[in-house]
Amino acid sequence: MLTVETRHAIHQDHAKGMDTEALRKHFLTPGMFAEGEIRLVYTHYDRFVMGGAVPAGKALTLDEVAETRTPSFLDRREMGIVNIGDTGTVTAGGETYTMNNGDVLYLGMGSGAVTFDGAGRFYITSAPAHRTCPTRLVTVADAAEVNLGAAETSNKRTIRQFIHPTVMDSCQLILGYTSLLDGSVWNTMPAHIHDRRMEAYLYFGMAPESRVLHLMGEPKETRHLFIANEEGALSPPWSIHAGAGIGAYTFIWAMAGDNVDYKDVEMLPAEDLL
Ligand SMILES: O=C(O)C(=O)C[C@H](O)C(=O)CO
Ligand SMILES: [Zn+2]
Repeated sequence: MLTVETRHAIHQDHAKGMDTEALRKHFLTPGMFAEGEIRLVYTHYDRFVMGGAVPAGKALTLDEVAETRTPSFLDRREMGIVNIGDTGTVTAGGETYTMNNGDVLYLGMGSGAVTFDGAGRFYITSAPAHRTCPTRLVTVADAAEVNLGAAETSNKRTIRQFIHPTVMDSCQLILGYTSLLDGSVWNTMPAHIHDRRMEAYLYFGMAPESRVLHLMGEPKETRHLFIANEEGALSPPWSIHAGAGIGAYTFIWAMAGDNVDYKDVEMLPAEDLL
């Protein structure tokens, strides 16, 4: 079963006046992972799509998605998949890839139908593409590792870059995940914005009762979302995206937009935030 929810782009002047319910309706993406289903969120931020596929031992195929009006979803798109569950397989373009927990699969434009199987919980990201880059399974060992922060500022963390220019080629999708070292709680603090690229987060690896206090909004108009395990957050180009966990968490970040330069950001010292 496939379901697709559309999210329209929101102007910052509109977001400023939103109450908790409206912020959650527009920027939180809960309920993406359901057994036996593929659930997608089609956004109007760079036409980025995020979602989940949980085959639970029964194959699920993603092919035609009415929203794109193309015969097959990947006809004019690329895709990044992260397995946040147990071992499963993804079949596309005549090849079957075994994905262990933490593995990332990049599928180039024109890969055709994508079939998910096994015990995986597959997080799906996709962005429009203009050429076919080679499909590639990227394991943790292949990822580029960046260590940032310090214990004293509670933001000591490891950023693993998978779909990233130093590792492989893609059109506009960049993706990786960030984990916190014991005792650290903050991701992406100091915060930043990048008007050229939207970003989406998926928080996972959390205890059911735990929450991440996710910060969003313009730097001088910050708002927050309390986010539970396996829920996502959409970050418009004008928004910061940062969070502090009330417990352990990891998050997958993915971006689409004008460039694939991870370092191309406007840094915001804490004293610039209101
Ligand atoms: O903890 C961090 O810092 C991040 O993971 C930053 C995100 O990857 C990001 O916002 C990239 O633009
Ligand atoms: Zn960012």
